Amino acid sequence: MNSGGKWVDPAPFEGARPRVPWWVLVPGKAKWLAALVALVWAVVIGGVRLVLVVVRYPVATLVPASAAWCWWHFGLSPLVLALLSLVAALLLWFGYDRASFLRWCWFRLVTEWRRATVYVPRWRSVMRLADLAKRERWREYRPRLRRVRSEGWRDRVRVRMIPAQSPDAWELRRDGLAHSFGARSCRVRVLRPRVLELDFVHADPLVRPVPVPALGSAELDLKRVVVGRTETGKPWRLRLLGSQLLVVGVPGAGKGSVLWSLVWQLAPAVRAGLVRLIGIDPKGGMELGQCPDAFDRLVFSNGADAVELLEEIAAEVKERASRYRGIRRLWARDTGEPLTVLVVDELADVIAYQPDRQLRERAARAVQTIASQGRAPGYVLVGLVQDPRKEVVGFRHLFTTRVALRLDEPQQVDMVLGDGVRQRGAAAHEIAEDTPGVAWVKQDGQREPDRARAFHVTDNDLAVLRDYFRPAEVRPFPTTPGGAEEVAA
Ligand SMILES: Nc1ncnc2c1ncn2[C@@H]1O[C@H](COP(=O)(O)OP(=O)(O)OP(=O)(O)O)[C@@H](O)[C@H]1O
Repeated sequence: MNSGGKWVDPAPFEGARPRVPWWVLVPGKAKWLAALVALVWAVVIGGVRLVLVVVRYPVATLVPASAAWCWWHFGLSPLVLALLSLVAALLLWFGYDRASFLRWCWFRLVTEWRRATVYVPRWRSVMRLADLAKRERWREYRPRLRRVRSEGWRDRVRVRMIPAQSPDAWELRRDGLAHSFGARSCRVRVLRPRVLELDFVHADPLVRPVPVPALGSAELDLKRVVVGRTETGKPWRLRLLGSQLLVVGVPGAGKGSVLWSLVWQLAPAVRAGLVRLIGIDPKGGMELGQCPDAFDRLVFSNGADAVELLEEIAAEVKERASRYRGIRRLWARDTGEPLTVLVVDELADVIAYQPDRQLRERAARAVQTIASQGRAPGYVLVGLVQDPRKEVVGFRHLFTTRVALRLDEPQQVDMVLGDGVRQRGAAAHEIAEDTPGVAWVKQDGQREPDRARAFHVTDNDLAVLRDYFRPAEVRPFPTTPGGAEEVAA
Protein backbone atom coordinates (compact mmCIF):
# COMPACT_ATOMS: atom_id res chain seq x y z
CA MET A 1 0.00 0.00 0.00
CA ASN A 2 1.21 3.42 -0.86
CA SER A 3 0.31 6.14 1.68
CA GLY A 4 1.76 9.50 0.94
CA GLY A 5 4.56 8.01 -1.21
CA LYS A 6 5.62 5.53 1.59
CA TRP A 7 5.16 1.76 1.24
CA VAL A 8 3.18 0.14 4.13
CA ASP A 9 2.79 -3.63 4.25
CA PRO A 10 -0.98 -4.29 4.59
CA ALA A 11 -0.60 -7.71 6.33
CA PRO A 12 2.93 -8.46 7.59
CA PHE A 13 3.90 -12.21 7.55
CA GLU A 14 4.13 -13.46 11.15
CA GLY A 15 4.54 -17.23 10.69
CA ALA A 16 7.79 -18.98 11.72
CA ARG A 17 10.25 -19.51 8.94
CA PRO A 18 10.44 -23.22 8.03
CA ARG A 19 13.66 -24.72 9.46
CA VAL A 20 15.58 -27.03 7.22
CA PRO A 21 18.03 -29.54 8.82
CA TRP A 22 21.63 -28.54 8.08
CA TRP A 23 22.48 -31.83 6.41
CA VAL A 24 19.83 -31.18 3.70
CA LEU A 25 22.10 -28.44 2.48
CA VAL A 26 25.19 -30.72 2.36
CA PRO A 27 26.00 -31.89 -1.17
CA GLY A 28 24.93 -35.46 -1.98
CA LYS A 29 28.47 -36.79 -2.53
CA ALA A 30 29.66 -35.59 0.85
CA LYS A 31 26.64 -37.31 2.45
CA TRP A 32 27.53 -40.64 0.86
CA LEU A 33 31.13 -40.28 1.99
CA ALA A 34 30.11 -39.48 5.57
CA ALA A 35 27.72 -42.45 5.63
CA LEU A 36 30.51 -44.74 4.42
CA VAL A 37 32.94 -43.48 7.08
CA ALA A 38 30.26 -43.96 9.78
CA LEU A 39 29.58 -47.50 8.58
CA VAL A 40 33.28 -48.45 8.60
CA TRP A 41 33.65 -46.91 12.07
CA ALA A 42 30.64 -48.86 13.40
CA VAL A 43 31.98 -52.11 11.92
CA VAL A 44 35.46 -51.55 13.44
CA ILE A 45 34.09 -50.63 16.88
CA GLY A 46 31.63 -53.54 16.79
CA GLY A 47 34.42 -55.92 15.75
CA VAL A 48 36.76 -54.75 18.51
CA ARG A 49 33.98 -55.09 21.10
CA LEU A 50 33.14 -58.56 19.88
CA VAL A 51 36.79 -59.65 20.08
CA LEU A 52 37.04 -58.18 23.60
CA VAL A 53 33.92 -60.02 24.74
CA VAL A 54 35.25 -63.29 23.26
CA VAL A 55 38.67 -62.81 24.91
CA ARG A 56 37.16 -61.87 28.27
CA TYR A 57 34.39 -64.45 28.32
CA PRO A 58 35.52 -67.28 26.04
CA VAL A 59 33.42 -70.02 27.63
CA ALA A 60 30.12 -68.16 27.37
CA THR A 61 30.79 -67.16 23.76
CA LEU A 62 32.92 -69.83 22.09
CA VAL A 63 31.33 -72.96 23.56
CA PRO A 64 27.72 -72.19 22.48
CA ALA A 65 28.96 -70.86 19.11
CA SER A 66 31.02 -74.02 18.42
CA ALA A 67 28.15 -76.24 19.62
CA ALA A 68 25.71 -74.49 17.28
CA TRP A 69 28.18 -74.78 14.37
CA CYS A 70 28.78 -78.47 15.12
CA TRP A 71 25.05 -79.21 15.29
CA TRP A 72 24.37 -77.36 12.07
CA HIS A 73 27.17 -79.07 10.13
CA PHE A 74 27.24 -82.58 11.56
CA GLY A 75 23.92 -83.14 13.39
CA LEU A 76 23.00 -83.95 16.99
CA SER A 77 24.89 -87.20 17.65
CA PRO A 78 28.38 -85.86 16.85
CA LEU A 79 27.56 -82.84 19.02
CA VAL A 80 26.68 -85.07 22.00
CA LEU A 81 29.85 -87.09 21.38
CA ALA A 82 31.96 -83.91 21.24
CA LEU A 83 30.43 -82.63 24.49
CA LEU A 84 31.06 -85.93 26.27
CA SER A 85 34.68 -85.90 25.06
CA LEU A 86 35.01 -82.34 26.31
CA VAL A 87 33.72 -83.31 29.76
CA ALA A 88 36.11 -86.30 29.86
CA ALA A 89 39.05 -84.06 28.88
CA LEU A 90 38.12 -81.57 31.62
CA LEU A 91 37.92 -84.33 34.21
CA LEU A 92 41.36 -85.57 33.15
CA TRP A 93 42.73 -82.04 33.39
CA PHE A 94 41.23 -81.65 36.87
CA GLY A 95 42.80 -84.95 37.94
CA TYR A 96 46.28 -84.15 36.63
CA ASP A 97 46.68 -80.48 37.42
CA ARG A 98 44.02 -79.13 39.73
CA ALA A 99 45.56 -75.66 40.14
CA SER A 100 45.73 -74.90 36.41
CA PHE A 101 42.24 -76.40 35.86
CA LEU A 102 40.80 -74.11 38.53
CA ARG A 103 42.63 -71.10 37.22
CA TRP A 104 42.03 -71.46 33.51
CA CYS A 105 38.71 -73.25 33.40
CA TRP A 106 36.66 -73.37 36.59
CA PHE A 107 37.20 -69.78 37.76
CA ARG A 108 36.49 -68.58 34.21
CA LEU A 109 33.14 -70.33 34.33
CA VAL A 110 32.41 -68.89 37.76
CA THR A 111 33.39 -65.43 36.47
CA GLU A 112 30.94 -65.59 33.63
CA TRP A 113 28.21 -67.06 35.78
CA ARG A 114 28.56 -64.39 38.45
CA ARG A 115 28.79 -61.60 35.93
CA ALA A 116 25.62 -62.76 34.20
CA THR A 117 23.61 -63.58 37.32
CA VAL A 118 24.84 -61.06 39.92
CA TYR A 119 26.68 -58.03 38.61
CA VAL A 120 24.93 -57.23 35.30
CA PRO A 121 21.34 -57.61 36.56
CA ARG A 122 21.87 -55.68 39.80
CA TRP A 123 24.36 -53.06 38.65
CA ARG A 124 22.02 -50.30 37.53
CA SER A 125 19.70 -50.39 40.55
CA VAL A 126 22.55 -50.69 43.08
CA MET A 127 24.37 -47.72 41.52
CA ARG A 128 21.21 -45.62 41.68
CA LEU A 129 20.21 -46.63 45.19
CA ALA A 130 23.77 -46.19 46.51
CA ASP A 131 23.85 -42.69 45.03
CA LEU A 132 26.81 -43.51 42.85
CA ALA A 133 24.93 -42.63 39.65
CA LYS A 134 23.94 -39.00 38.95
CA ARG A 135 21.22 -37.50 36.79
CA GLU A 136 22.10 -34.19 35.11
CA ARG A 137 19.31 -32.71 32.99
CA TRP A 138 18.29 -35.43 30.59
CA ARG A 139 21.36 -37.58 30.93
CA GLU A 140 22.19 -40.20 33.55
CA TYR A 141 25.85 -40.67 34.45
CA ARG A 142 26.32 -44.22 35.72
CA PRO A 143 29.61 -45.93 36.71
CA ARG A 144 30.43 -48.50 34.05
CA LEU A 145 30.84 -52.16 34.96
CA ARG A 146 34.02 -53.38 33.27
CA ARG A 147 35.94 -56.63 33.59
CA VAL A 148 34.86 -59.17 36.21
CA ARG A 149 37.25 -61.85 37.43
CA SER A 150 36.31 -64.48 39.96
CA GLU A 151 39.08 -66.18 41.94
CA GLY A 152 36.89 -68.40 44.08
CA TRP A 153 37.36 -66.54 47.34
CA ARG A 154 36.86 -63.10 45.79
CA ASP A 155 35.43 -61.42 42.69
CA ARG A 156 37.50 -58.60 41.23
CA VAL A 157 35.19 -56.10 39.56
CA ARG A 158 36.59 -53.20 37.56
CA VAL A 159 34.62 -50.01 37.49
CA ARG A 160 34.96 -46.80 35.51
CA MET A 161 33.86 -43.93 37.70
CA ILE A 162 31.72 -41.09 36.43
CA PRO A 163 33.33 -37.63 36.02
CA ALA A 164 33.94 -35.68 39.24
CA GLN A 165 33.63 -38.83 41.39
CA SER A 166 36.36 -39.78 43.86
CA PRO A 167 37.30 -43.21 45.26
CA ASP A 168 36.21 -41.95 48.71
CA ALA A 169 32.59 -42.09 47.56
CA TRP A 170 33.06 -45.82 46.97
CA GLU A 171 35.04 -46.43 50.14
CA LEU A 172 32.19 -44.91 52.17
CA ARG A 173 29.72 -47.35 50.60
CA ARG A 174 31.81 -50.54 50.91
CA ASP A 175 29.42 -52.26 53.31
CA GLY A 176 26.33 -51.45 51.28
CA LEU A 177 27.98 -52.70 48.08
CA ALA A 178 29.05 -55.94 49.77
CA HIS A 179 25.52 -56.66 50.96
CA SER A 180 23.98 -55.70 47.61
CA PHE A 181 26.17 -58.13 45.67
CA GLY A 182 25.98 -60.90 48.27
CA ALA A 183 29.59 -60.71 49.48
CA ARG A 184 31.07 -60.83 53.00
CA SER A 185 33.02 -57.63 52.49
CA CYS A 186 34.13 -55.23 49.81
CA ARG A 187 37.46 -53.47 49.32
CA VAL A 188 38.23 -50.60 47.00
CA ARG A 189 41.49 -50.25 45.07
CA VAL A 190 42.47 -47.49 42.68
CA LEU A 191 44.03 -48.90 39.52
CA ARG A 192 44.50 -45.72 37.53
CA PRO A 193 42.71 -42.40 37.13
CA ARG A 194 38.94 -43.03 36.96
CA VAL A 195 39.35 -46.83 37.16
CA LEU A 196 38.73 -48.72 40.40
CA GLU A 197 38.82 -52.37 41.26
CA LEU A 198 36.33 -53.64 43.84
CA ASP A 199 37.15 -56.86 45.65
CA PHE A 200 33.98 -58.67 46.70
CA VAL A 201 35.23 -61.16 49.27
CA HIS A 202 33.26 -64.41 49.68
CA ALA A 203 35.60 -66.54 51.81
CA ASP A 204 38.86 -66.28 53.75
CA PRO A 205 41.73 -67.98 51.91
CA LEU A 206 43.86 -67.75 55.05
CA VAL A 207 41.76 -69.95 57.35
CA ARG A 208 44.28 -72.78 57.28
CA PRO A 209 47.60 -72.29 59.09
CA VAL A 210 50.65 -71.99 56.85
CA PRO A 211 53.41 -74.48 57.81
CA VAL A 212 57.00 -73.27 57.99
CA PRO A 213 59.25 -74.22 55.05
CA ALA A 214 62.33 -76.41 55.51
CA LEU A 215 64.91 -74.66 57.66
CA GLY A 216 67.69 -73.00 55.78
CA SER A 217 66.41 -74.04 52.37
CA ALA A 218 65.43 -70.60 51.17
CA GLU A 219 67.87 -68.30 49.41
CA LEU A 220 67.86 -65.31 51.71
CA ASP A 221 67.22 -61.86 50.30
CA LEU A 222 67.27 -59.40 53.19
CA LYS A 223 64.99 -57.06 51.27
CA ARG A 224 62.35 -59.77 50.82
CA VAL A 225 62.31 -62.19 53.73
CA VAL A 226 59.40 -64.61 53.35
CA VAL A 227 57.47 -64.91 56.63
CA GLY A 228 54.16 -66.36 55.46
CA ARG A 229 51.63 -66.24 52.67
CA THR A 230 49.41 -63.43 51.41
CA GLU A 231 45.74 -63.98 50.69
CA THR A 232 46.43 -64.04 46.96
CA GLY A 233 48.60 -67.12 47.51
CA LYS A 234 51.92 -65.31 47.03
CA PRO A 235 54.73 -65.39 49.61
CA TRP A 236 54.47 -62.69 52.27
CA ARG A 237 57.76 -60.87 51.94
CA LEU A 238 58.97 -58.45 54.59
CA ARG A 239 61.62 -55.91 53.80
CA LEU A 240 64.25 -56.07 56.52
CA LEU A 241 67.23 -54.26 55.07
CA GLY A 242 66.62 -50.50 55.14
CA SER A 243 63.41 -50.87 57.09
CA GLN A 244 62.03 -50.76 60.65
CA LEU A 245 59.22 -53.10 61.59
CA LEU A 246 56.31 -52.56 63.98
CA VAL A 247 54.07 -55.54 64.82
CA VAL A 248 50.93 -54.86 66.84
CA GLY A 249 48.24 -57.26 68.02
CA VAL A 250 46.15 -58.08 71.06
CA PRO A 251 47.32 -61.00 73.24
CA GLY A 252 46.93 -64.23 71.26
CA ALA A 253 46.84 -62.45 67.89
CA GLY A 254 50.01 -64.23 66.79
CA LYS A 255 52.83 -61.70 67.28
CA GLY A 256 55.05 -64.61 68.26
CA SER A 257 54.46 -66.29 64.89
CA VAL A 258 55.58 -63.19 62.96
CA LEU A 259 58.67 -62.94 65.13
CA TRP A 260 59.62 -66.63 64.95
CA SER A 261 58.88 -66.82 61.21
CA LEU A 262 61.41 -64.03 60.80
CA VAL A 263 63.98 -65.73 63.04
CA TRP A 264 63.33 -69.06 61.27
CA GLN A 265 64.13 -67.54 57.89
CA LEU A 266 67.12 -65.60 59.21
CA ALA A 267 68.57 -68.64 61.01
CA PRO A 268 71.07 -69.66 58.27
CA ALA A 269 72.26 -66.04 57.95
CA VAL A 270 72.58 -65.76 61.74
CA ARG A 271 74.64 -68.93 61.90
CA ALA A 272 76.81 -67.71 59.03
CA GLY A 273 77.47 -64.44 60.89
CA LEU A 274 75.73 -62.29 58.27
CA VAL A 275 72.95 -61.25 60.66
CA ARG A 276 73.21 -60.58 64.40
CA LEU A 277 70.09 -60.88 66.56
CA ILE A 278 69.76 -58.91 69.78
CA GLY A 279 66.70 -59.25 71.99
CA ILE A 280 64.91 -57.48 74.81
CA ASP A 281 62.06 -59.38 76.41
CA PRO A 282 60.49 -57.51 79.32
CA LYS A 283 58.19 -60.47 80.02
CA GLY A 284 61.10 -62.27 81.67
CA GLY A 285 62.01 -64.38 78.66
CA MET A 286 58.57 -65.90 78.04
CA GLU A 287 58.91 -65.22 74.32
CA LEU A 288 62.57 -64.82 73.32
CA GLY A 289 63.68 -67.31 75.96
CA GLN A 290 62.21 -70.05 73.76
CA CYS A 291 65.33 -70.02 71.61
CA PRO A 292 67.99 -67.97 73.43
CA ASP A 293 70.90 -69.36 71.38
CA ALA A 294 69.65 -67.55 68.30
CA PHE A 295 70.46 -64.23 69.99
CA ASP A 296 73.86 -62.69 70.32
CA ARG A 297 72.68 -60.74 73.35
CA LEU A 298 69.49 -61.01 75.37
CA VAL A 299 68.00 -59.02 78.22
CA PHE A 300 64.96 -60.31 80.07
CA SER A 301 63.71 -57.10 81.72
CA ASN A 302 62.65 -53.54 80.98
CA GLY A 303 64.92 -52.04 83.65
CA ALA A 304 68.40 -50.53 83.61
CA ASP A 305 69.89 -53.54 81.73
CA ALA A 306 67.47 -53.07 78.84
CA VAL A 307 68.01 -49.32 78.69
CA GLU A 308 71.80 -49.71 78.76
CA LEU A 309 71.62 -52.23 75.92
CA LEU A 310 69.46 -49.83 73.90
CA GLU A 311 71.90 -46.98 74.53
CA GLU A 312 74.84 -49.17 73.56
CA ILE A 313 73.17 -50.03 70.27
CA ALA A 314 72.21 -46.38 69.66
CA ALA A 315 75.89 -45.48 70.15
CA GLU A 316 76.92 -48.24 67.69
CA VAL A 317 74.40 -46.87 65.18
CA LYS A 318 75.96 -43.41 65.41
CA GLU A 319 79.50 -44.73 65.22
CA ARG A 320 78.78 -46.94 62.17
CA ALA A 321 76.82 -44.12 60.51
CA SER A 322 79.80 -41.76 60.89
CA ARG A 323 82.13 -44.36 59.36
CA TYR A 324 79.78 -45.01 56.41
CA ARG A 325 79.11 -41.32 55.79
CA GLY A 326 80.13 -40.36 52.29
CA ILE A 327 81.17 -43.93 51.48
CA ARG A 328 77.91 -45.89 51.26
CA ARG A 329 74.25 -45.11 51.61
CA LEU A 330 73.04 -48.52 52.74
CA TRP A 331 74.55 -51.45 54.57
CA ALA A 332 75.71 -54.29 52.30
CA ARG A 333 77.31 -57.69 52.87
CA ASP A 334 80.70 -56.49 51.68
CA THR A 335 81.06 -54.20 54.73
CA GLY A 336 82.11 -57.32 56.66
CA GLU A 337 79.87 -56.22 59.52
CA PRO A 338 76.63 -58.07 60.34
CA LEU A 339 73.17 -56.63 59.83
CA THR A 340 71.88 -56.13 63.37
CA VAL A 341 68.26 -56.98 64.09
CA LEU A 342 67.09 -55.71 67.46
CA VAL A 343 63.89 -57.40 68.65
CA VAL A 344 61.98 -55.69 71.46
CA ASP A 345 59.16 -58.01 72.47
CA GLU A 346 56.99 -55.54 74.35
CA LEU A 347 58.14 -52.15 73.15
CA ALA A 348 55.55 -50.31 75.25
CA ASP A 349 56.98 -51.83 78.45
CA VAL A 350 60.33 -50.25 77.66
CA ILE A 351 59.36 -46.83 76.36
CA ALA A 352 55.98 -46.18 78.00
CA TYR A 353 55.21 -48.33 81.06
CA GLN A 354 58.65 -48.15 82.64
CA PRO A 355 57.94 -46.69 86.12
CA ASP A 356 61.28 -44.86 86.42
CA ARG A 357 60.85 -41.64 84.45
CA GLN A 358 64.55 -41.16 83.75
CA LEU A 359 64.97 -44.71 82.45
CA ARG A 360 61.84 -44.27 80.36
CA GLU A 361 63.14 -41.12 78.73
CA ARG A 362 66.58 -42.63 78.09
CA ALA A 363 64.95 -45.69 76.51
CA ALA A 364 62.69 -43.55 74.31
CA ARG A 365 65.69 -41.47 73.15
CA ALA A 366 67.73 -44.57 72.30
CA VAL A 367 64.83 -46.23 70.44
CA GLN A 368 64.30 -43.01 68.51
CA THR A 369 67.97 -42.91 67.48
CA ILE A 370 68.04 -46.57 66.42
CA ALA A 371 64.81 -46.31 64.44
CA SER A 372 65.53 -43.01 62.76
CA GLN A 373 69.25 -43.44 61.99
CA GLY A 374 69.66 -47.21 61.86
CA ARG A 375 68.54 -47.69 58.28
CA ALA A 376 71.78 -46.89 56.45
CA PRO A 377 74.27 -48.50 58.88
CA GLY A 378 72.32 -51.78 58.94
CA TYR A 379 70.32 -51.73 62.19
CA VAL A 380 66.75 -52.99 62.05
CA LEU A 381 64.35 -52.50 64.93
CA VAL A 382 61.55 -55.06 65.23
CA GLY A 383 59.10 -53.73 67.81
CA LEU A 384 56.23 -55.89 69.06
CA VAL A 385 53.34 -54.18 70.80
CA GLN A 386 50.15 -55.45 72.46
CA ASP A 387 48.36 -52.23 73.11
CA PRO A 388 48.75 -49.38 70.63
CA ARG A 389 48.43 -46.47 73.07
CA LYS A 390 49.40 -43.00 72.03
CA GLU A 391 52.82 -43.19 73.74
CA VAL A 392 53.78 -45.99 71.39
CA VAL A 393 51.97 -44.67 68.38
CA GLY A 394 54.01 -41.48 68.71
CA PHE A 395 56.86 -43.62 67.34
CA ARG A 396 54.76 -45.04 64.53
CA HIS A 397 56.17 -42.79 61.83
CA LEU A 398 59.66 -44.21 62.52
CA PHE A 399 58.57 -47.67 61.35
CA THR A 400 58.50 -48.10 57.59
CA THR A 401 56.64 -51.42 57.73
CA ARG A 402 53.65 -51.76 60.04
CA VAL A 403 51.88 -55.01 60.70
CA ALA A 404 48.43 -54.97 62.35
CA LEU A 405 47.40 -58.38 63.65
CA ARG A 406 44.00 -58.75 65.31
CA LEU A 407 43.04 -55.56 67.15
CA ASP A 408 40.05 -54.66 69.30
CA GLU A 409 38.86 -51.39 67.84
CA PRO A 410 38.83 -49.59 64.50
CA GLN A 411 40.64 -46.59 66.05
CA GLN A 412 43.57 -48.88 66.95
CA VAL A 413 43.85 -49.87 63.30
CA ASP A 414 44.11 -46.21 62.32
CA MET A 415 46.72 -45.66 65.04
CA VAL A 416 48.89 -48.51 63.77
CA LEU A 417 48.49 -48.42 60.01
CA GLY A 418 47.83 -44.70 59.61
CA ASP A 419 44.83 -42.68 58.48
CA GLY A 420 42.80 -43.90 55.56
CA VAL A 421 44.32 -47.40 55.40
CA ARG A 422 41.32 -48.97 57.17
CA GLN A 423 39.00 -47.30 54.67
CA ARG A 424 40.95 -49.04 51.93
CA GLY A 425 39.95 -52.37 53.42
CA ALA A 426 42.52 -53.06 56.15
CA ALA A 427 39.98 -54.13 58.77
CA ALA A 428 42.38 -55.58 61.36
CA HIS A 429 39.65 -55.25 64.01
CA GLU A 430 37.57 -57.74 62.01
CA ILE A 431 40.22 -60.49 61.91
CA ALA A 432 38.65 -63.63 63.41
CA GLU A 433 39.92 -64.88 66.76
CA ASP A 434 40.38 -68.35 65.32
CA THR A 435 42.89 -67.18 62.70
CA PRO A 436 45.91 -66.07 64.74
CA GLY A 437 48.83 -64.90 62.61
CA VAL A 438 46.56 -63.15 60.08
CA ALA A 439 47.57 -59.51 59.66
CA TRP A 440 47.21 -56.41 57.55
CA VAL A 441 50.56 -55.07 56.39
CA LYS A 442 51.31 -51.55 55.26
CA GLN A 443 54.69 -50.66 53.83
CA ASP A 444 55.71 -47.06 53.26
CA GLY A 445 55.53 -46.11 49.61
CA GLN A 446 52.87 -48.69 48.86
CA ARG A 447 49.30 -47.37 48.76
CA GLU A 448 47.41 -50.60 49.21
CA PRO A 449 47.72 -52.69 52.38
CA ASP A 450 48.20 -56.47 52.05
CA ARG A 451 46.48 -59.19 54.03
CA ALA A 452 48.68 -62.12 54.96
CA ARG A 453 49.23 -64.94 57.46
CA ALA A 454 52.52 -65.67 59.14
CA PHE A 455 53.94 -69.19 59.21
CA HIS A 456 52.68 -71.26 62.10
CA VAL A 457 55.84 -71.89 64.10
CA THR A 458 54.86 -74.74 66.42
CA ASP A 459 56.61 -75.91 69.60
CA ASN A 460 58.21 -78.68 67.52
CA ASP A 461 59.54 -76.11 65.06
CA LEU A 462 61.00 -74.13 67.97
CA ALA A 463 62.70 -77.32 69.19
CA VAL A 464 64.20 -77.74 65.70
CA LEU A 465 65.36 -74.12 65.83
CA ARG A 466 66.95 -74.63 69.25
CA ASP A 467 68.80 -77.67 67.93
CA TYR A 468 69.95 -75.68 64.93
CA PHE A 469 71.55 -73.04 67.13
CA ARG A 470 72.79 -75.31 69.91
CA PRO A 471 76.57 -74.99 70.09
CA ALA A 472 78.20 -78.14 68.68
CA GLU A 473 79.58 -80.44 71.39
CA VAL A 474 83.29 -81.12 71.07
CA ARG A 475 84.06 -84.64 72.27
CA PRO A 476 87.61 -85.78 73.00
CA PHE A 477 88.94 -88.28 70.50
CA PRO A 478 89.08 -91.71 72.28
CA THR A 479 92.75 -92.65 72.72
CA THR A 480 92.49 -95.43 75.33
CA PRO A 481 91.13 -98.87 74.26
CA GLY A 482 88.09 -98.48 76.53
CA GLY A 483 87.54 -94.93 75.41
CA ALA A 484 85.37 -95.87 72.46
CA GLU A 485 82.94 -97.80 74.68
CA GLU A 486 82.87 -94.95 77.19
CA VAL A 487 81.91 -92.49 74.43
CA ALA A 488 79.33 -94.88 72.97
CA ALA A 489 77.88 -95.44 76.43
N1 LIG B 1 50.45 -68.01 62.19
C1 LIG B 1 49.76 -68.82 62.99
N2 LIG B 1 49.06 -69.84 62.47
C2 LIG B 1 48.34 -70.64 63.30
N3 LIG B 1 48.28 -70.51 64.63
C3 LIG B 1 48.96 -69.52 65.20
C4 LIG B 1 49.74 -68.62 64.41
N4 LIG B 1 50.30 -67.72 65.23
C5 LIG B 1 49.91 -68.04 66.47
N5 LIG B 1 49.11 -69.11 66.46
C6 LIG B 1 48.51 -69.74 67.64
O1 LIG B 1 47.82 -68.74 68.37
C7 LIG B 1 48.13 -68.80 69.75
C8 LIG B 1 48.68 -67.46 70.26
O2 LIG B 1 49.84 -67.14 69.53
P1 LIG B 1 51.02 -66.20 70.09
O3 LIG B 1 51.42 -66.66 71.46
O4 LIG B 1 52.05 -66.12 69.04
O5 LIG B 1 50.26 -64.84 70.22
P2 LIG B 1 50.86 -63.49 70.78
O6 LIG B 1 50.20 -62.41 70.05
O7 LIG B 1 52.36 -63.55 70.74
O8 LIG B 1 50.33 -63.51 72.26
P3 LIG B 1 51.02 -62.79 73.53
O9 LIG B 1 50.94 -61.34 73.28
O10 LIG B 1 50.16 -63.26 74.66
O11 LIG B 1 52.43 -63.32 73.60
C9 LIG B 1 49.11 -69.95 69.91
O12 LIG B 1 48.38 -71.08 70.38
C10 LIG B 1 49.62 -70.23 68.54
O13 LIG B 1 49.83 -71.62 68.35
